[in-house]
Amino acid sequence: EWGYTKKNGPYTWHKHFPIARKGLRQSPINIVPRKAEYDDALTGIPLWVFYREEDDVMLENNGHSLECQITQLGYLTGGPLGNKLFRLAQFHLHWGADDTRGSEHTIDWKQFAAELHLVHWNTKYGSFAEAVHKSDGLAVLGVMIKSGVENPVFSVVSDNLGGLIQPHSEDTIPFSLDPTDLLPGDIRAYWTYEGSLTTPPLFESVQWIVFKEPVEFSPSQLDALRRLIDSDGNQMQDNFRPPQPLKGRQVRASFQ
Ligand SMILES: O=S(=O)(O)/C=C/c1cc(Br)ccc1O
Ligand SMILES: [Zn+2]
Repeated sequence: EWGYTKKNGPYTWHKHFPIARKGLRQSPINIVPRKAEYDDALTGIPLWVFYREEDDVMLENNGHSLECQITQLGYLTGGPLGNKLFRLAQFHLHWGADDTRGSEHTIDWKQFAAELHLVHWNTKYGSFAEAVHKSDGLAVLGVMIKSGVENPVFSVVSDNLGGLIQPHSEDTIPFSLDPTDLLPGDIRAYWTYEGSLTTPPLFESVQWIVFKEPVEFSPSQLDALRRLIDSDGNQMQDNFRPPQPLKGRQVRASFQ
């Protein structure tokens, strides 16, 4: 089973998933703001997020991340997606053993303490499973997380991880959460590029949209994530893939 240790981590994934090294659009990447190309077409069609509040939050420790399965109908469109309609399937996170690392995307090589991924699939394919390996199948919103004040919305999750410590455990917590409230205040400023899933099977099916504005989690909220156990029986931390070669791709910016 793949993971993030020396034995089964990102530098070994190519053995079972050759696309890890052979792929032309692998993620994450290092984003260089001054080399990103401002594209006024992106500002022409604002990014539209239409999420609904999840009444009960369905959480899963899937062995390599903490995932929240979305049951409500939530949609994303606009920006680099044009008039294509994408449906929110789940969100999950990647984080470090300490605040100096944890994000997957880096900005001028700066790593944040964690990164939130909101995973959407193109509704023209009818289901996530059909969309996951199509070149225009997925859109993932990436939110950088830095250590700071408590995030009151995420505390619904971080305060209720008692039943999720063991790998492959699930728990529905009797609280509501609107995924919109996990996004940064300004979602007009982002970088976007064509990439892949950052975990095996590493399908090259993702339009990445990485917001410029980070959000904050408190040290204790980050520590709550680090207490989860992964499928190798270790503390779940440093569950991030390092940046991958750009291979000629152009990163576009929605702002100047
Ligand atoms: O946002 S990523 O970490 O690239 C998504 C990975 C991912 C892979 C599979 Br397979 C299913 C759901 C997922 O969210
Ligand atoms: Zn992810």
